[in-house]
Amino acid sequence: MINKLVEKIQKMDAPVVVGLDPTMKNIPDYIIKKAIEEYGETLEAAAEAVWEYNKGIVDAIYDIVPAVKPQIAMYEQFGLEGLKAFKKTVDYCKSKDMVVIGDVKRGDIGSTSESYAIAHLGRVTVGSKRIAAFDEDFATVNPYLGTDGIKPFVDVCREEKKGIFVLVKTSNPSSGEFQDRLIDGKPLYEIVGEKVNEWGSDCMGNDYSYVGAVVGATYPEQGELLRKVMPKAYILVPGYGAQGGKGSDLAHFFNKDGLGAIVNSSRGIIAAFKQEKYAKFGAEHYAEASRQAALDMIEDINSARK
Ligand SMILES: O=C(O)c1cc(=O)[nH]c(=O)n1[C@@H]1O[C@H](COP(=O)(O)O)[C@@H](O)[C@H]1O
Repeated sequence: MINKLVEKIQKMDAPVVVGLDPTMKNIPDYIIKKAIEEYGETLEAAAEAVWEYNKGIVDAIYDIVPAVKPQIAMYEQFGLEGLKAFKKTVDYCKSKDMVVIGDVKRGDIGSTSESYAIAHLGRVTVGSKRIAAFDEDFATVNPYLGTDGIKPFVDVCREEKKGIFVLVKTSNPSSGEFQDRLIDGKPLYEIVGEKVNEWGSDCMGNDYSYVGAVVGATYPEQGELLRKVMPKAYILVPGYGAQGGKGSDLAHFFNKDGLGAIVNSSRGIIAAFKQEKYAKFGAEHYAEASRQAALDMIEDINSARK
């Protein structure tokens, strides 16, 4: 999958992933109204609205954006109906040949991580069959439990040729509380970055490893250092747009080959119609606003990396 991701980024000349993070606040009213007319004020209606909204965005961007990153919390808030909308979204994006990064941020003791890895990247055994449940291409993983929380993901990745992005330096304001703490003179995020190298060293694609890292766009200096610490890890870079990250901050997240990073924007793309810049599209044309915002983002990032 890492090879497919790199190829798609190169072909589309777009190191960008759109975060499918739907909330009731961001879905246009006409979509919610229609779902409520059909299903009443229920979780089914919410899930239907989420699905309609996502489908509109995916149809508008799949030919210019290589990957999507649905964040599972946005679906879980609607319970089982929301999870069905998550799965429907994953399947639909894959049918459009998009790479799907399941933003699930899992990680636990080894035996539990194994089940998380099977759920999102692998196949579960039922009788004589092995069945893929959520079946994303990549998953985000929390490394706080150490190597035995990560290894089951790496094993499944090797078997299924899929990948993970390990949280190394997150984009949020409090990320330094633990991640910047010095241990023997080194910040914790650097130590985790070195571990990402180690975990990924024996599962390489053509040029990049199946084991990638998450480093926030809001921390460009740390991004520059981590790029050097993990030369073979693809970096998923959230924090662009709504959290303040800009293209000009991101040049050093890329390797000299112009590859090595993929930048995420969620609200900045999927709720573009709410921004003054794209207001002319109107809520009915929210998907076209998203396409325009994605095109603008691609241009902004490319001007920084080239
Ligand atoms: O793993 C992530 O994707 C992630 C890591 C991180 O450090 N910061 C971060 O914002 N994210 C996710 O990236 C998305 C950012 O959303 P926007 O701020 O709307 O672009 C959300 O789905 C977050 O959960």
